[in-house]
Amino acid sequence: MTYPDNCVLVVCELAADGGLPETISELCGAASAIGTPVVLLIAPGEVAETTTNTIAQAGAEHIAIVVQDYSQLGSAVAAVEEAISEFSPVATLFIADADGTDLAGRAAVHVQRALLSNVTGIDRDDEGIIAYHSVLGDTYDVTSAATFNSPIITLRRNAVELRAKPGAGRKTELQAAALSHAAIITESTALPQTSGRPALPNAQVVVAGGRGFSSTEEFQAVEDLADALGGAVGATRAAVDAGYADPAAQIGHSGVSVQPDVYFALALSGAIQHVSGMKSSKHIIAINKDEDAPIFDLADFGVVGDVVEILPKLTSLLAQRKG
Ligand SMILES: Cc1cc2nc3c(=O)[nH]c(=O)nc-3n(C[C@H](O)[C@H](O)[C@H](O)COP(=O)(O)OP(=O)(O)OC[C@H]3O[C@@H](n4cnc5c(N)ncnc54)[C@H](O)[C@@H]3O)c2cc1C
Repeated sequence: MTYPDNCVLVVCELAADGGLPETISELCGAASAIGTPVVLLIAPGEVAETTTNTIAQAGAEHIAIVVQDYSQLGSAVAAVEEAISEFSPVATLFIADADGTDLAGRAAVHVQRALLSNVTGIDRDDEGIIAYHSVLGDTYDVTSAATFNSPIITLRRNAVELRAKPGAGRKTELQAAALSHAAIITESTALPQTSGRPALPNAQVVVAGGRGFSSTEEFQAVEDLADALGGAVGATRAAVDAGYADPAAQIGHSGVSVQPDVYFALALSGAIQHVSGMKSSKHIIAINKDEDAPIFDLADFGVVGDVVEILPKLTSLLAQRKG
């Protein structure tokens, strides 16, 4: 089969249960800015028609399916190597979450390509692909490019709004030999689902609490408000360090980035390392007892007051409205 000259390889690994990551649309959208999206679909077994249809809708012109034995660590690296050799892409994109970053790093070493990490946008100029980064707590914007070969790029989640037009989704099967030195997983246990709340990175409503809560019991008011709004719970690093919230709830420089429709910033000051992970929220509502707290510079709606008094009333009013 012949492929376009400007393929952009989007790497998408299905979950062990066959689930498709939600990030496929943003990856294909970013790819469409610089070329033709081609999805490398790494799957643990047979791929459902609905899955490939969704990927085509997201913009994939071609879908290269590699069925892998997920118990072999590193087997996905071989799949990426095979797809790069098949499509000669102008760039290879991964999402910059824990798994994508891990696989991208390994693949970059294996195929000897430059790695441009945690980018917020990609473009091309006369000389090739360029990537944009926002670094040091989003204080500086930086542009990077690879001086040799096509780059491997990890894309920051929620950073690219562009979406691709639906693609033809032509399917190809690829065979990738397992790496000879791959370790084998002999046993694994899935973590139990502990919450019915939406996943933090894609939640439309995020209710985040900070160190201003003085105990886990007080922080429960954050969880109650999140549940009343069908939102996700977030936290500052200080709140996580205090044991109020799970480390996975940390938002900011060393946590996750979110971009919800509504972000509640509760008893948190608005430190730059926190703000870097939430400043793109569409509407920010802050409650803080210090009227000079920096978070008010960012907030669309601010209340100067004590969260311990305000939150139970707010949650109960919302419950009454829902009836
Ligand atoms: C390398 C590095 C990486 C970091 N990464 C992150 C990160 O990813 N995410 C992150 O969040 N932080 C991060 N930090 C930490 C960051 O610098 C701040 O220390 C942290 O965000 C502060 O959290 P906070 O706003 O909850 O606490 P504070 O700054 O202590 O603010 C507490 C706020 O609560 C208010 N308050 C107190 N009581 C009440 C009340 N009863 N009602 C209403 N308001 C009240 C106070 O007025 C104050 O504004 C990082 C720091 C470093 C150095």
